Amino acid sequence: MDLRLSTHSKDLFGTIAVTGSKSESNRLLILQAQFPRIEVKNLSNSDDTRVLQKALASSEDLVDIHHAGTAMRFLTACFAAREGREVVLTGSHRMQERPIGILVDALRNLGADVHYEKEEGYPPLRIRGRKLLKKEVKVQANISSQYISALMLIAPSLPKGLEIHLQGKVTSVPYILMTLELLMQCGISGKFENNIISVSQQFSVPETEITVESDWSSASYFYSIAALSESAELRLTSYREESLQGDRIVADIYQKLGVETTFLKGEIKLEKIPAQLPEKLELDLANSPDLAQTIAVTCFGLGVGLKMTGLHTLRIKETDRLQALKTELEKLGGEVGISADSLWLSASEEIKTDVAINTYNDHRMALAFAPLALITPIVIKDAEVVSKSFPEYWENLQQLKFSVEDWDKG
Ligand SMILES: O=C(O)C1=C[C@@H](OP(=O)(O)O)[C@@H](O)[C@H](O)C1
Ligand SMILES: C=C(OP(=O)(O)O)C(=O)O
Repeated sequence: MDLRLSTHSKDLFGTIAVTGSKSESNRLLILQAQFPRIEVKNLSNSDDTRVLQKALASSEDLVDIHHAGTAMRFLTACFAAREGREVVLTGSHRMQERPIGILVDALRNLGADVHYEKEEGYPPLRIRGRKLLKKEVKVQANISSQYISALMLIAPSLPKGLEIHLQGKVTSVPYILMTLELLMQCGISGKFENNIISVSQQFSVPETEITVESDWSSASYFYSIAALSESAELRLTSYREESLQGDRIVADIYQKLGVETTFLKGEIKLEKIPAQLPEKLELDLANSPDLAQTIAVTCFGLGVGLKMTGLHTLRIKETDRLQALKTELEKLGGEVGISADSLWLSASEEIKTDVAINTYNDHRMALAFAPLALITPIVIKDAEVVSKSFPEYWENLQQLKFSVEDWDKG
């Protein structure tokens, strides 16, 4: 499904109920599978959460988690520690190109039986669950924090708990802290000090009800919309000032791009404010890589130059996001440079109209480029990809009076 988006008014008002954080939800589902006394409210309705929920309930020999990176990594650890179960864990074509060797090596060092069904270092995996008796493991921490969260999440069920020694520069740190904090909220003790994470073994947890906060990565698209509008007052529900999600930093970043955030009871208010925009924004996004596409598109739309660093993880996500951003922004008339871990963008002068944006099976390409419809009509190819994290996005845009039409001319 290709969609053509346009807008008649640049004055935007409305209240949007954004679904629960998929990162928090997927962690809590893994913990709940070990400790059924955990109750979860405001669970994400994203594909990535649904697919994980289904996989945890399945007794099939083959489990397919499609595009869901966290599900792939978290389940690899879960199945490796589930004694007596043999399963082949696979995913989409792209998932079979996303590396998992660091996690598999760590699990094997703990005693796990995991084999590559196709290419060494990549899914699909054949996992024969076993008791993992060792207590200490070293993990390279500069490629994906999901490997580390996966180990932390099974740690309370291991006979001796787990001590994870992180090697190298740690990336996407807030996601590790989120895992630790959720473990602690469930009554499991753990700490992260001097690059060593320790999680204690735990037989049971007290009855615990946790309400997932709404997704800040999804909120970022409304920040972009507010920044590109002429006037906006948007309310997004179920957010907190003290968030577990590193992408909450979007509120501080967009302050510089003319969007003010007010934390109200259980919701946030985003307002477009008169602001002197910077000529160029410089950001290190190693702690919030999922914001990179949103910010690149907003800056492009506003004519603000941009240099983003810390983007080394982007090449192994749903697509090579650096290359995808460069290709699509250039189609719109942007001047973009990329390296292994950075992207820079010159201040744009003109934006081409009715350009069809390819989304490369990456929800964040569709989600991030859509707000440009406030500047000029734009076509989003394969728009259904948004369901990976944010199924209601197109309805939400219609609520904000975007025109969203099927476009089968291309
Ligand atoms: O643990 C998580 O929930 C996530 C961690 C991040 O991945 P990396 O640690 O691979 O950067 C992030 O990009 C992803 O969307 C979700
Ligand atoms: C990178 C992402 O997800 P995952 O790695 O879980 O597929 C994302 O949602 O942007």
